Amino acid sequence: MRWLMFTLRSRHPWQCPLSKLGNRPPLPPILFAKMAMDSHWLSPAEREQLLLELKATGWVEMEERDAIYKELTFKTFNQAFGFMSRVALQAERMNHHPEWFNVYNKVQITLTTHDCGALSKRDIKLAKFIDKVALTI
Ligand SMILES: C[C@H](O)[C@H](O)[C@H]1CNC2=NC(N)=NC(=O)C2=N1
Repeated sequence: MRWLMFTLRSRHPWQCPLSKLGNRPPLPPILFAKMAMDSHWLSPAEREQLLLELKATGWVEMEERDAIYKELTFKTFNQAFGFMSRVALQAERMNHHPEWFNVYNKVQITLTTHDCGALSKRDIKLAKFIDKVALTI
């Protein structure tokens, strides 16, 4: 079982976005192709467009890691916790979980894909869901 888990996990780095490659040497074409085939991979053009949309709703790109961050303020703790409950259920359905912090009526959320230490389509999808739920509270 151990070897199987290793085999499964070891595929993750090649399924991650290329957005963080920065100045690193170019990937061999076969690895680039493998990453681009993954349905969660964000191409640089997609990333730019999607981040533009999310920034318009208050998300910011973090400087210290490849992640997006948003702070939400509700009127009451009940509203904040109700919002978190709805997001938690969706996160569990997606098997994609936020890093978050709540005090009273404030919720701070960081989204990134831990499996590859970078932003992926899963983060964008969850961010859009979060925005949708926040509008209903
Ligand atoms: C094993 C399990 O699929 C992973 O740990 C999931 C769970 N939730 C997750 N959440 C987030 N944000 N990133 C991940 O890479 C991730 N991976």
